[in-house]
Amino acid sequence: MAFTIAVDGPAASGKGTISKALARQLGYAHLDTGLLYRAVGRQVLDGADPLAAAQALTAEALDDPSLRTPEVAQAASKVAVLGDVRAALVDFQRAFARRDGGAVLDGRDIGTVICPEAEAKLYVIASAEVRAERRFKELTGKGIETTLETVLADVRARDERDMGRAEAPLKPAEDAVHIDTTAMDIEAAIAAALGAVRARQEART
Ligand SMILES: Nc1ncnc2c1ncn2[C@@H]1O[C@H](COP(=O)(O)OP(=O)(O)OP(=O)(O)O)[C@@H](O)[C@H]1O
Ligand SMILES: Nc1ccn([C@@H]2O[C@H](COP(=O)(O)O)[C@@H](O)[C@H]2O)c(=O)n1
Repeated sequence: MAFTIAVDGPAASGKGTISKALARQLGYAHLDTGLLYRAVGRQVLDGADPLAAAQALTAEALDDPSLRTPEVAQAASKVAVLGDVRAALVDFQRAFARRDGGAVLDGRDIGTVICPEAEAKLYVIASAEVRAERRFKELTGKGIETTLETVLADVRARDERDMGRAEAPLKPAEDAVHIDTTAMDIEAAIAAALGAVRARQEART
């Protein structure tokens, strides 16, 4: 039986960390939908046409570790404003969401556009400053040279683009459970998410 968990939220809010943990604990499959936009953005940086790149995307392209850089994140949020690119990526996400055995998808429009019928929806937020600190620590830990100011500016630019675009803007679904991780450690954030999902599962039995 399909059970879909939609996890949305702004950059570096912790939704990927939460989604991976939910998938592991529940035995569900996980899709980081940001990787789809990053893979298209990566190809556009290399000179490709955005729509052609989206239409030709394969699951294997999502494993590329170079998708995790700040430059690719910015390129992803720029191609993500294009309605035809978004439309080309819908079927892949919906097929993943309805697979047997359960699925967790994280992104920006999962609960609102991709899976409005998802059985559980979470909206994960944290202050821009805390998100930037976490991402700064992550990037410098990987040996990527940057400054906290640069990362904060990147987070704010992506927030503005993701929330302000006409197509599928980032916003909470009306029935999403909000989780503010600003003052939560990872374990507390995962526990809050798991509690919310369990409540939805119990409500269905
Ligand atoms: N509650 C938390 N406390 C401290 N650090 C956290 C917390 N949640 C996540 N992190 C760390 O913050 C960073 C960003 O988290 P994560 O990748 O899960 O965010 P995201 O919302 O999926 O980001 P993006 O949209 O950019 O992919 C990671 O390094 C992660 O380990
Ligand atoms: N469902 C989604 C997922 C992502 N995006 C865009 O891609 C950018 C990168 O996503 P990350 O989750 O890896 O940070 C993001 O800034 C969005 O512009 C999207 O539009 N919809």
